[in-house]
Amino acid sequence: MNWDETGTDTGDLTDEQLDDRLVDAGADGEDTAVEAALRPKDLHEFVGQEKVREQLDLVLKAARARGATADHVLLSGAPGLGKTTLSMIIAAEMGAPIRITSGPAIQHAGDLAAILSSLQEGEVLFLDEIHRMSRPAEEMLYMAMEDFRVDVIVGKGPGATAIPLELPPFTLVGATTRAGLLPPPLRDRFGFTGHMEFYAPTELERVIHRSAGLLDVAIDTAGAAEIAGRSRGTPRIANRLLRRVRDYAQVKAEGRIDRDIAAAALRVYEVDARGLDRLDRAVLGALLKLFGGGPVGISTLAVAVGEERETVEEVAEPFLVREGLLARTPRGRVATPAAWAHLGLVPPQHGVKGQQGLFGA
Ligand SMILES: Nc1ncnc2c1ncn2[C@@H]1O[C@H](COP(=O)(O)OP(=O)(O)OP(=O)(O)O)[C@@H](O)[C@H]1O
Repeated sequence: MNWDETGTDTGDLTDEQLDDRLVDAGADGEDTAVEAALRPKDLHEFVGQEKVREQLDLVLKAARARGATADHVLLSGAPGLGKTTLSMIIAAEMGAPIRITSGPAIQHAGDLAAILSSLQEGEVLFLDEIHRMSRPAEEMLYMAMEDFRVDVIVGKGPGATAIPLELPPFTLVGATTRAGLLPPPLRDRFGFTGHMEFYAPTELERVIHRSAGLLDVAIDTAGAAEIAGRSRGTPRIANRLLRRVRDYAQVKAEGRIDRDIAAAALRVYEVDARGLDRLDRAVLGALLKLFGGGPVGISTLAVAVGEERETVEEVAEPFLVREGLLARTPRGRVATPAAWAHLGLVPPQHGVKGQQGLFGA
């Protein structure tokens, strides 16, 4: 398949291929091990997110000066932007231990009570995907956050009794990809909320240089810029692409990474100059070639690329929209002029029927 030209592969992608997506911002098994080694250890090493860093620095310094436990912190933002890393930095800066768990792991209020009651004074509790916690656990958390107390219910029905349990002061760091889904009473109990933005390419270059140093990989400025441009604004993806380019460089270029090596390696892995992978390009290609740029319904588009509607809607579409390559309109999905340019195709001369007025043409 010559996908680097204008061709589009609309063949089915298997579940394994989707799980293996190099440009997926979620963590995989390999990430977990390597990420531990690549995590910045303090706020100075943490690249970008200037506002969040500055504000958090003040919160932590003030708490330290008062000799108090830091206020609860909510971090929101897409996967792979550094929420877990920041929570570890918060613990390190406060000289406190950290306990890591996630919303889906806490299904019953009892699960949460067990964790809370075993916390040490000042400990940081990192609760990833806090929006996915069960309702009873969430309600228990309200009281724990505000009064450092929980009521443990013993027994059932009319004989049930609430036994109050004092907790040591702790700092909850909640992380969510969807701050809007948090009930206001929970959101209001955080003393500080930091919203993590996607990273600029120059910031990702710094992440890549830093990681290359830790991995002992030789990379020049242009090589780092080439990888950064394909990393979808996400440090986790930048680090993953760096590791794959390192493999290629080891086999083909005595381990040195420059622009040409980075570009050649990422061509092999089918990550294009804007960070689109095979699935993204299949969706975009079908939209342009089979449906003249749209509008077309998402289900039809999914059938055309041999994928589930959810896969197209949740895996490929958000990035295409963010990149300004695809637009959602009431009449269906529509390709933007940038999409035609990206795949090297020419839009139909007089615009596409049904698209008039959408892009001012
Ligand atoms: N600002 C940063 N500077 C340097 N490296 C970073 C930065 N942010 C994230 N990273 C690196 O990116 C990887 C992913 O970060 P992290 O696990 O903190 O993301 P996350 O937002 O918690 O993701 P998820 O929501 O999927 O758990 C880690 O290897 C981390 O070292």
